[in-house]
Amino acid sequence: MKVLKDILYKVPIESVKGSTAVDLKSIHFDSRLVSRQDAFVAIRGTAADGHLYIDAAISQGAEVIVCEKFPSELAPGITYVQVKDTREALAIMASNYYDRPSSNLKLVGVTGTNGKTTVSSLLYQLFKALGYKVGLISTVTIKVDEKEFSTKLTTPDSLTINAYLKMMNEVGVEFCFMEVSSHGIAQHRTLGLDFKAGIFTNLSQDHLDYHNSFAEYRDVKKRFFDQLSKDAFAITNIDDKNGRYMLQNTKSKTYGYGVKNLTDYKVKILEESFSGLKLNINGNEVWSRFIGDFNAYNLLAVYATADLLGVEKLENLKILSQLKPVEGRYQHHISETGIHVIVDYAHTPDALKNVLQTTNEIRTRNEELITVVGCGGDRDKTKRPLMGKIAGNLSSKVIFTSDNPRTEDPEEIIRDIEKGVEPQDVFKTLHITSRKQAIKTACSLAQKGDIILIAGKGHETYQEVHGVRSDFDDLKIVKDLLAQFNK
Ligand SMILES: CC(=O)N[C@H]1[C@@H](OP(=O)(O)OP(=O)(O)OC[C@H]2O[C@@H](n3ccc(=O)[nH]c3=O)[C@H](O)[C@@H]2O)O[C@H](CO)[C@@H](O)[C@@H]1O[C@H](C)C(=O)N[C@@H](C)C(=O)N[C@H](CCC(=O)O)C(=O)O
Ligand SMILES: Nc1ncnc2c1ncn2[C@@H]1O[C@H](COP(=O)(O)OP(=O)(O)OP(=O)(O)O)[C@@H](O)[C@H]1O
Ligand SMILES: N[C@H](CCC[C@H](N)C(=O)O)C(=O)O
Ligand SMILES: [Mg+2]
Repeated sequence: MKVLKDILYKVPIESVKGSTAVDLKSIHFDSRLVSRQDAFVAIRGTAADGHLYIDAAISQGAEVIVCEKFPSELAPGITYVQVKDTREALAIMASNYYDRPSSNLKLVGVTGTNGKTTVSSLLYQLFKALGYKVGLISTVTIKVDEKEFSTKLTTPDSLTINAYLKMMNEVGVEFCFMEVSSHGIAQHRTLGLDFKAGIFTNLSQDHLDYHNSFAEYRDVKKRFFDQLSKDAFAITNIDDKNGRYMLQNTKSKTYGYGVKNLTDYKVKILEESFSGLKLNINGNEVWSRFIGDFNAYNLLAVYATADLLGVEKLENLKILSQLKPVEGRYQHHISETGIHVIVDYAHTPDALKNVLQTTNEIRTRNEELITVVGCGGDRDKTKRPLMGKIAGNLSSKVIFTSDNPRTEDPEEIIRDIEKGVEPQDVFKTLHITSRKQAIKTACSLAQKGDIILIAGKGHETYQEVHGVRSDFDDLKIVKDLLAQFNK
């Protein structure tokens, strides 16, 4: 039980009707979850307006309503709190309700278009290897030290984040690494969290269905750094066009990392192959099992963050060389007969380009590079033709297929992708709507030494059609098919 007055500490309140001395069991922003003695926070969302569910919440037992506009009729015995922004209020209330758990551990946020899961998961691995208790909030999984929880969003809502941070406090977690998505920042899911550090990976096109323009998307990401305190540090990819811009107004201490420009943390790629990368980081050579230039940036961001968190340099490099790739991120498999398979989560034009370029650099002979790719439904449509063009340019064969069509017609999505394919590449492309059939075709086309890249779904183990998720695991399916074909 918590008293409403304490939960409202530091929430900018416009007006209150009723008493704030009431005891509360819990807080909810979904009326369907409310029960007796709870507070309901009404949120104006993208699909619905929580204000329309205030009565429903009260009939479920809500005793406190936090809203932006009072309903025309107020129910007796209920406390109404009016605030300017209920998402902001929810974040502050969530932190208060769970006793400000972010200030009891070192919380590090990772933002950027690509690389967030990779960097945060590797930092989790590194600090675990050092013997600490560690937390992780990522697209793939949430970990409270060794205990694992499933997740649907990259950055959960503020109540969920604070609930997990509280669990981390209870088991003595010292460091927590979390992904901070642009939706998360825009919807104040991370507001009020006491970040010790912020990492910027890179910025390229994504989510233009949600943000009105690239500039707006960029500025939402920047807001995360603007909100860091002067006791925190921020580290940025100095080679990215927007790297310096991100830190322009932060109060935190700032550092840079990069390959091309002189800065605090520098990496040189000495060798790369399917077995890994040989790097020189700030003058020291290190081998890693990671593939791809983009992973040199990810590893450097990990090294720099660990260094700034006080990890001894040689120990840092030693563990860096032992880190294991993250599920569905350039996951490499080689079949009995020597066909290479890469399952990767590239779902943006930039990620797809990086992955294909890297794979082309590693290709030593005249092997074919067969790409299977699609684009998600109900997401940024403008990235579709861009991904079509890139896949056509950089592969020997491409099979366009479905990737979580959600409420859209999968044929229509594939046609949008195909619009971007350049005339000289059209002959390389096939259009196979069933993802399983597309992977099967790639397997039947592939010969010894060829590379099949299956992009877009990475770790996902489902295909989402009209709100229903059916089992679908790219890696499992491709392995089974190759075995069936004796390949
Ligand atoms: C566009 C978006 O971000 N939507 C997320 C958001 O929904 P929303 O706040 O807009 O809510 P809404 O559905 O419009 O409903 C408004 C309010 O009415 C309430 N309601 C609704 C019905 C009812 O009967 N009673 C009731 O109280 C809802 O609980 C909500 O509070 O908040 C919800 C609760 O936290 C999320 O589940 C939902 O994620 C949807 C499923 C989603 O797909 N989100 C994706 C796009 C997303 O957030 N992705 C990012 C980025 C990933 C990346 O960078 O790769 C992520 O961080 O995962
Ligand atoms: N530093 C990087 N620069 C560019 N592309 C990258 C980088 N790191 C990873 N990628 C590519 O982006 C894909 C997604 O990587 P990752 O899951 O780490 O990113 P993310 O930012 O967490 O994505 P999401 O926004 O979906 O959570 C990878 O599978 C790879 O293709
Ligand atoms: N977190 C990203 C992932 C997209 C992955 C792709 N498989 C898709 O479903 O579009 C999003 O929600 O936009
Ligand atoms: Mg992620």
